Amino acid sequence: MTTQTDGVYDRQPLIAGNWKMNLDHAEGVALVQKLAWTLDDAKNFDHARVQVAVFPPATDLRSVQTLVAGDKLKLAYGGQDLSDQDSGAFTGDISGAFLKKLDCAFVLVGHSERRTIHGESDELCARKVAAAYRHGLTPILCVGEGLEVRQAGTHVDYTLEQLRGSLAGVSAEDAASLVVAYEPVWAIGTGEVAGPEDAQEMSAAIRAELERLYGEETARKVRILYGGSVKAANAAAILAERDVDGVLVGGASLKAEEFANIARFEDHVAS
Ligand SMILES: O=C[C@H](O)COP(=O)(O)O
Repeated sequence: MTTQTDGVYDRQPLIAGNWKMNLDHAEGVALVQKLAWTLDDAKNFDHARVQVAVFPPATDLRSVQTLVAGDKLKLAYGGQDLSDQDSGAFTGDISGAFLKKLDCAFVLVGHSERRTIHGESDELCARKVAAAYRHGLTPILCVGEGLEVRQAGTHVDYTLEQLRGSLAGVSAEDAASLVVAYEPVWAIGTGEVAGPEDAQEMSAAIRAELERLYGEETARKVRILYGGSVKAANAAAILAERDVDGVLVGGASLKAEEFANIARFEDHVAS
């Protein structure tokens, strides 16, 4: 992670919690309340320094919006997926326009569970990224290799190809606000965590590819997250890597204390 004091690098760390298909709207409101209290109680936690966002199921978003707006919480939130279409006969899909209306700041695109379970291709992800920008949402584009690819040693090529395919048609202007999440599929929900050096290797490769596509200035602005079995115990070491600007947390984001401790990773570095 780079720091604001570097002068050149000023990417704000992003701690993102993807709840996946867990927690109904009542449970979701309780978790957001507890998360906000826990971070408020941590006297030295600065929301302006570290951005914290949650990604509840779509059915929770209205309740989360009401709570965040009503209590003026400094937490961001977003959708776990969006349609590549804006409206019409697309049963079950969710328009980016609807997410924007709920004041979502972000939307996940191409999470590995969407890619594997729902067969989402890079082409579809590129259309979803475009839809996110069309509706003023910041896409968090997820990329990452499975175990066989990792074992074959082709993980960098594989992941960069996903990146290029999922960004087809995206302008440099839009790309500057992009967030990329590197999630090695073999480390998701398995307890297997990529080492900080693995996270750095891929994050640096992603940034270099973004520089090739969009130029250095744009590439420097893109936040790159690591996801895969992140917990409070391993977050600080991963976030200490130069090109890792945040984490995308699954299971550990369902516990307010644990997720708050991940958000407070800088305290763990200091202690
Ligand atoms: O979106 C989150 C990732 O899939 C990581 O999930 P996990 O932290 O449960 O391994």
